Amino acid sequence: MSSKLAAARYGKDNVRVYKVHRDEKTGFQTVVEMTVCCLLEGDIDVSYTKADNSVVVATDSIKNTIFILAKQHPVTTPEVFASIIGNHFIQKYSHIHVAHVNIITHRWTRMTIDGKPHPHSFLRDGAETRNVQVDVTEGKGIEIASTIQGLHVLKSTGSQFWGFVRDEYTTLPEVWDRILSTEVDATWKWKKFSSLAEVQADSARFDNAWSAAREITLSTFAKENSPSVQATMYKMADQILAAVPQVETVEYSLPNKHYFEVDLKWHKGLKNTGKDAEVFAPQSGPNGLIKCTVARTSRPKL
Ligand SMILES: O=c1[nH]c(=O)c2[nH]c(=O)[nH]c2[nH]1
Repeated sequence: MSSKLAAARYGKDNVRVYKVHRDEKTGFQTVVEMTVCCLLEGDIDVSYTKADNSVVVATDSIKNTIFILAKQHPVTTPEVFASIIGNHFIQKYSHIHVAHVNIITHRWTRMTIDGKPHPHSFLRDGAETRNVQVDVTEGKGIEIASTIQGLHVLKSTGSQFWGFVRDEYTTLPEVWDRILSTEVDATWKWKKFSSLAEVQADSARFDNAWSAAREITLSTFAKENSPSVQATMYKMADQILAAVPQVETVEYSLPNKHYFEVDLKWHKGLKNTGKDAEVFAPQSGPNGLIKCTVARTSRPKL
């Protein structure tokens, strides 16, 4: 045979987990709903190449383990819980050397009823999720990337786009006032952690970073008179790096969701373009897609 197994990982995806925390004193309940993916790597080649299942921890057992760990440990922050899951597999099975854990946390925001926070009712206020990708490698530490995904935003003015390349391929007019809309996908990668204990030592830093990243994203989007998606996303990433010292890189991936003017002058001379534009046609596609990764400049050597 002239082939070999070049890479392999396996596990359970779409493990849906819900956990409730009941505060007996206040009667308030808090809920977390997440979708977990856990993939393992290690000395598992023979399961592919020799049909030898003796090295296989069944994906069904991986799913069971996720539920058991969710019962035994806090599931917040997702960064810590994913590290607990990943660490479990490399500790428990000597032939498993890497665990890749992804957690998508869905929004269940407490309802306000009669002006007061309700003790046990929640609503899904948007498609936004808080995600983590945690890679635990035996003897090499824990890599964590935290993400805000699916945060839909729009501003009806305060955005421009001009000065771009004009040539025989160009039809887009320059604009000094346009609609800007996107679906935020922002990821910040943490400096590598040496152990689970180091990740657990300060769980709050993950919540603080998420709040800072979300606040910086929204306030920059709202306040800036944006010259382009590119310049705006760079500004956001730069501020997150300044706000969270333990973060090494920040990545944004932003679709530019276009809203086209509709010329209605053919109908009784209706004015609906330029400064008279009020009715627009939102486009499903094609859309711009703008990405960047922003890192720290290395410190000057003394
Ligand atoms: O912010 C923008 N960046 C682009 O690169 C681009 N290209 C385009 O057609 N519109 C826009 N808007």
